Parts: sequence; structure tokens; C-alpha cells
Amino acid sequence: MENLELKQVKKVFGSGSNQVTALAGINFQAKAGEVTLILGPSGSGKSTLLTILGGLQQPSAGEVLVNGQKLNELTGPAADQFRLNHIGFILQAHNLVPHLTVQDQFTLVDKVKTAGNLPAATFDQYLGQLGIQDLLPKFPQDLSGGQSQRVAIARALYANPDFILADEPTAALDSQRVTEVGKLFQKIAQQEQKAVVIVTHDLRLKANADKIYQLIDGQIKEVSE
Ligand SMILES: Nc1ncnc2c1ncn2[C@@H]1O[C@H](COP(=O)(O)OP(=O)(O)OP(=O)(O)O)[C@@H](O)[C@H]1O
Repeated sequence: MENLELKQVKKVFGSGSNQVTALAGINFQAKAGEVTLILGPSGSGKSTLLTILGGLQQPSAGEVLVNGQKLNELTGPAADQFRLNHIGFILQAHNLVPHLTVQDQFTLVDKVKTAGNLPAATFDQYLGQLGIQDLLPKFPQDLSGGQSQRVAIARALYANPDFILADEPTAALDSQRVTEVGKLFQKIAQQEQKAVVIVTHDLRLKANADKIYQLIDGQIKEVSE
């Protein structure tokens, strides 16, 4: 798996006077080895782009391609299997399971995806870099927003996906943590040849991005920084 691509992707919600064009014909590519940042104001289409890229929702028009193969023609169990094996989502609602400890959030991944998850030594390193080793016995209700965010990042990384798609992964973090998370994403992209796509308002992540795009009113353009 090397790249994930949008070709002429449009997404329109509603109809008539309620119609909203969230994405107005997007061409975009996320490549293995790179952290790609997509910046944009609220309502510019960032979450829509990310969820279409990962196959969580379908475009109204256009194609989603994985290494040139059409992802948006996969449906039902085949689409679920593809997402499970290749895509790691870090979503705004961290979606931690309320009655499971942090440790068990990761054990649950092993139950759902029985092969290909990270070896314990590598995962321990990531836990250390995310500063969450001490949180393993805790329940989600006892975590701060920033701690939940870092656990959600760790859970996505644990499944060792080819593509890591993150929606505002650092909103609740202080600047030092943002730097650490940014460095971890970049290390994983480079050393493990993963493609990391982050949609965010958080300009602090620019320091660890390889490509930066701006999304405004459903249109995307690369910015040179
Ligand atoms: N399921 C939906 N039904 C109707 N409109 C939607 C739906 N999802 C998104 N939209 C609209 O599409 C536009 C883009 O929304 P989106 O959530 O992708 O933006 P965003 O850049 O992620 O915003 P934010 O930074 O606030 O999360 C907005 O006008 C939003 O109201």
C-alpha cells in the first residue's frame, strides 16, 4: 500500500435550498512516507474529505483510489475488511469504549483484528512517546481530554495501519505534547513508510508536516511552507 488518492471528488449534502457543497471537485494524494496536513476553517469540508478518503462515507461524484484501485467501489464486508486492515482513524469524538480500561481498548483491537498489530516492544515505545504508559489501568471517564486524545492516537497506531487518518488529533494538547505527537507521526511516516493525513485547525502541527494543503469552501490547494 503506498498512496491514497481523491480524483475529482465532490460531496453534496441535502437538496434544493438546503443544498451544501462540502467538496467541490477535489484532487488530492497522500503518499507513504509523508505527513500531509490539511488546514482549513470550520465548515470548509475537512472532516468530509477525511471520512471519504477512508471510505467511511461515499463521494457524490469522483473516485477514491488506493494504489490506483478504486476504493469507493468496495462495499459491505469488503469495505469493512479494507478499513480494518489498512486504515487507522483518529476521530474528533475519540470513540473510546466507556466500560473498558485503556489497556483493554488496545486488547479489543486484538479481538477485532487478529493479525498484523504492533509487536509489544514497538507499541510500548509509542506509549512512552505519547506519555500514556501510566494510564493503562484507567477508564475513559477518568481521563482528561488530552489524555483521551493520546489514547485514541495509540489505539489507531496499535493496529499498524498503512494509512493514518486523523481529524483534529491535537486540539486538546499543550504545545509540548503537540510537538511530541507531531514528531511521532513523522517518525512513523518515515520509518514505517505510512501515509499520515491530518485535518486540523492546529497550525502548531506545521513543523512536522511534509506537505501542507489549505481547504477553503470545498476547494483544496497546496501551500508552500
Ligand atoms: N451529514 C451532513 N449533512 C449535511 N451537511 C453536512 C453533513 N456533514 C457535513 N455537512 C456540511 O458540509 C460542510 C463541511 O463540513 P465538514 O464537517 O466537513 O467541515 P470541517 O472543515 O470538518 O469543519 P470543522 O472544522 O468545524 O469540523 C459544512 O457546511 C457542514 O455543515
